[in-house]
Amino acid sequence: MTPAARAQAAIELLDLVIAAARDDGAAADTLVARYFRERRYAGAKDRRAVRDLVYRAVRAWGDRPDNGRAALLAVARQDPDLAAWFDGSMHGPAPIGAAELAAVPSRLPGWVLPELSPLVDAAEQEALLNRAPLHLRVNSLKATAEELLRHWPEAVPIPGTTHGIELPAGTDVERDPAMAQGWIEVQDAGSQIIASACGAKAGMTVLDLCAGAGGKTLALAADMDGEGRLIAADSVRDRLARLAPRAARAGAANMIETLLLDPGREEAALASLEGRCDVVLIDAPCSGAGTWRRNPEARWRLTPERVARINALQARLLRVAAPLVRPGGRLVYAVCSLLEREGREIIQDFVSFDPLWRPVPWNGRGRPWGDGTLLTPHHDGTDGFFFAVLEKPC
Ligand SMILES: C[S@@+](CC[C@H](N)C(=O)[O-])C[C@H]1O[C@@H](n2cnc3c(N)ncnc32)[C@H](O)[C@@H]1O
Repeated sequence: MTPAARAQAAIELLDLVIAAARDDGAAADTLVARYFRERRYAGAKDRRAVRDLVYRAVRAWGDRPDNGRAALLAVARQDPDLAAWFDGSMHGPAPIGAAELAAVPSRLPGWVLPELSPLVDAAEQEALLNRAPLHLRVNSLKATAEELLRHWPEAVPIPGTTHGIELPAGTDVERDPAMAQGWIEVQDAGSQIIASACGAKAGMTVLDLCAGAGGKTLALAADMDGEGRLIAADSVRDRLARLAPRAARAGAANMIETLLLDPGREEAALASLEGRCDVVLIDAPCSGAGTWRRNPEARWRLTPERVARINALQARLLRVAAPLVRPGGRLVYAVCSLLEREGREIIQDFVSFDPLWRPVPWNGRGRPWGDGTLLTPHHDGTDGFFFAVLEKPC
């Protein structure tokens, strides 16, 4: 493909990505794969170059652009080589019109900006869209960080984590024997820090209320040395199903029970745990705004209405979880979001409704924020998270 044809392909793909984001259709990665399946003439270099253009455009636009051409032109504004490929050649895009370069998009959606924590300054906003590093958690049930640092001499320990190591981006860990042996999990340092903040220990009863495919469940299992009762609950069967093979690989299958919840009827399924849990973790469903560096296209799918719906669910899950904690036990609330209403404000409301809950100070990575802690990409090198650790009165 000529460079101009690559630019045209990127425009066509961006049109598809924009339509899918608007209509809740397939993810950008799926669309890219499908596009090239139907265009076998494109070689590996072409595919890489087009994909790169598509994602540069996605990262440039906080709000969903009108069309693929406008999306790519925002990249061309700062890249004279790309601008030159708008040459009107047979397979290339039409030349750029005088007025077309006027739009300078914001990298974050306009409506999100006033919702962000004030700690999210310009440097944080920039970092929220930069490429994410590759973080691993060493599974202490099977291996030590020292062993993995020997296995990958290019790896470095992640400050502020107990078992985190960072590898150069692009390292193929999925096919490395360390993965098959269950020595490691791919997990952002922020998630590792939140699991540590739960303070789970051997012999405890711990509920991971929104366990998904078990990223944090497995970290909790390791902190519990594989001993105790660990319940992984979620309302989506497919997500919970993905936990079983991971738990087996990690050597934690014996201690993990899974519990499928019926949304709106969680209390009944959890009644037997009332007042019994040493720790309840609510890794709540959220906007995901803290993970946009991994999934920038999600900005184009999020709406204020969607955040309002999720926000109501977050408040309800706090009410479901609170009675399950034993006196003196911990309730840990976390979101991968830097929106005030999903983090600081929701915990402020919860604690003001029931002021006996005592916020437990966190001395690790992150910045104190309200009754919790904010982890951010620029300050902490993590995805964006808010978490709060609350102790139930005895
Ligand atoms: C942020 S994700 C959890 C990620 C997971 N803890 C991890 O570390 O990989 C939030 C999860 O909440 C689940 N969820 C949504 N509504 C729920 C409900 N009513 N009860 C329990 N889980 C729910 C979603 O299915 C999703 O898996």
